[in-house]
Amino acid sequence: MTDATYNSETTSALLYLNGISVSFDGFRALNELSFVIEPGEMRAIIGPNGAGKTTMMDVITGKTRPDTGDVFFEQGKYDLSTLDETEIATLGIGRKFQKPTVFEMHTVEDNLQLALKNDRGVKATLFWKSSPEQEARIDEVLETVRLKALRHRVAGSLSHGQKQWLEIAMLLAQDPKLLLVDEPVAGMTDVETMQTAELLREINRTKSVVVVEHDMAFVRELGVKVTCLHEGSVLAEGSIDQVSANDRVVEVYLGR
Ligand SMILES: Nc1ncnc2c1ncn2[C@@H]1O[C@H](COP(=O)(O)OP(=O)(O)OP(=O)(O)O)[C@@H](O)[C@H]1O
Repeated sequence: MTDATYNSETTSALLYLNGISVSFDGFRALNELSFVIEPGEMRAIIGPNGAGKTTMMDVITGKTRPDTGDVFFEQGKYDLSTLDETEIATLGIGRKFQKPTVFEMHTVEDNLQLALKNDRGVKATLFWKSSPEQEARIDEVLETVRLKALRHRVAGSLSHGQKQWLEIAMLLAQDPKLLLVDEPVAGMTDVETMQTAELLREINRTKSVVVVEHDMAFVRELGVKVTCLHEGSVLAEGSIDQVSANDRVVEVYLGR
């Protein structure tokens, strides 16, 4: 069933998934999934392995086309389910995959310059005429991810956590409206994990963020609304305390 409260004409949501289903060889990875991300929001998505979290990100970014349902972006202005990956990236949706994919042989600064060159937006094309502006942008994102002192270091020599932050910086350089982040703290130390929560909270001052993560200490530190997926649908939604106290969430996920 689709959610009748919202439609493409009236929604004020930044992102509105409406009755999304995706099947692989008859197996339903997403099952009439509906949820809403408000402008400026940061949302944490949790759920057991196979709940459909990655498939949901794939649908939002155009990697997987849903069998049914709509994905409205920016107050219903666009239906992402009709667009391809490049068009969706151009609208301002940036995705960070779980494993860092920085260019190891290049410096931190060169990685950011490459990210700027990859920016397919119109703004970027104009922006490329102005080198001081480009430098200022690199300074700004390095400041945000606290890698300014490592600007001339080769990316391959960074710690795992620093590589993750560099990759987040590469996305920020492209100035997305919505950032999708997949398991950012997997493999990080506890200190790096808490620093990443702080970093995402800072990024969320100006951008909307959807973060998929299994680390509950990290999710608690984010302090945002949590959605728990299970079998391709929303099982529970609310504060971390509300979701953690939900009997079904404990049964299928937290209690395991
Ligand atoms: N391309 C595919 N072909 C067949 N089945 C798939 C495909 N992609 C995902 N699935 C199946 O769909 C289900 C949902 O997978 P998905 O990766 O979205 O879950 P997830 O919540 O991201 O899990 P995890 O926490 O392990 O990353 C799983 O059972 C998975 O095996």
